[in-house]
Amino acid sequence: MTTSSPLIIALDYPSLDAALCMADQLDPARCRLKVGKELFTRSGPAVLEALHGRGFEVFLDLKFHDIPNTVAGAVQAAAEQGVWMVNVHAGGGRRMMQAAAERLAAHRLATRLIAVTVLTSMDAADLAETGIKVPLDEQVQRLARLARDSGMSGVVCSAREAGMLAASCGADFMKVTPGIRPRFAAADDQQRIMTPRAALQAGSTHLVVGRPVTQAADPMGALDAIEAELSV
Ligand SMILES: O=C(O)c1cc(=O)[nH]c(=O)n1[C@@H]1O[C@H](COP(=O)(O)O)[C@@H](O)[C@H]1O
Repeated sequence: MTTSSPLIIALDYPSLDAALCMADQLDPARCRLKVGKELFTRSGPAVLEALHGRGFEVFLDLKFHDIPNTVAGAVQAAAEQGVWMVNVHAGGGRRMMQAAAERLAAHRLATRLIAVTVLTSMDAADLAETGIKVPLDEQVQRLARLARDSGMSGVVCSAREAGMLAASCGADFMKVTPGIRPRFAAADDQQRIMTPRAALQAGSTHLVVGRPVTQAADPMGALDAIEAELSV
């Protein structure tokens, strides 16, 4: 089932059972689901099958970052399992992203392919420590343009950069934004955060929400509150 909701719920759980327990409370008409490194490393492709069987579209978030041939093969493997979207790190460069996009096209695989710019857990000081001394916004802009020119359908960025990227890369270029924090939630390890409503208004096309829902005392209540905020 496809949904018009911008919400992607991150199933960051340590077991297939825990992830499916949450998925069974959710509705594929109301959100998509994200499977990340922890869950996929524990469960393998079984989780994708289980979520697809329940009617969900799945974003497989494994953030591939390797030589072009390896990443192209990994992206193909993900797409052949029917996932809605998969991601790579834009820092892997043009040839890596192009190889991945070309591999999907050669096999007529419709899975969306996006690239992570600068992780939402990082601030300018973190970036500087890795040797990137330009302003954080500039680095996000540079990587987003490179991703677009390398055939990506969009990027992962923080909602704080979504407006800037809508201007430079177009409204249709996907801006998938984690670091979403409703007012009732803690920031946790995220640095560049925004509320759901502000993120959508800023130009995010999809909002990735994990702990504010999955770790809430009442996850469905938290999701209802986020949806209510978005529909105001
Ligand atoms: O690619 C991602 O999904 C991602 C990129 C990024 O820059 N920041 C980021 O938080 N994420 C993922 O988005 C989710 C955010 O979860 P919460 O911080 O719990 O809402 C996690 O699963 C992260 O792995």
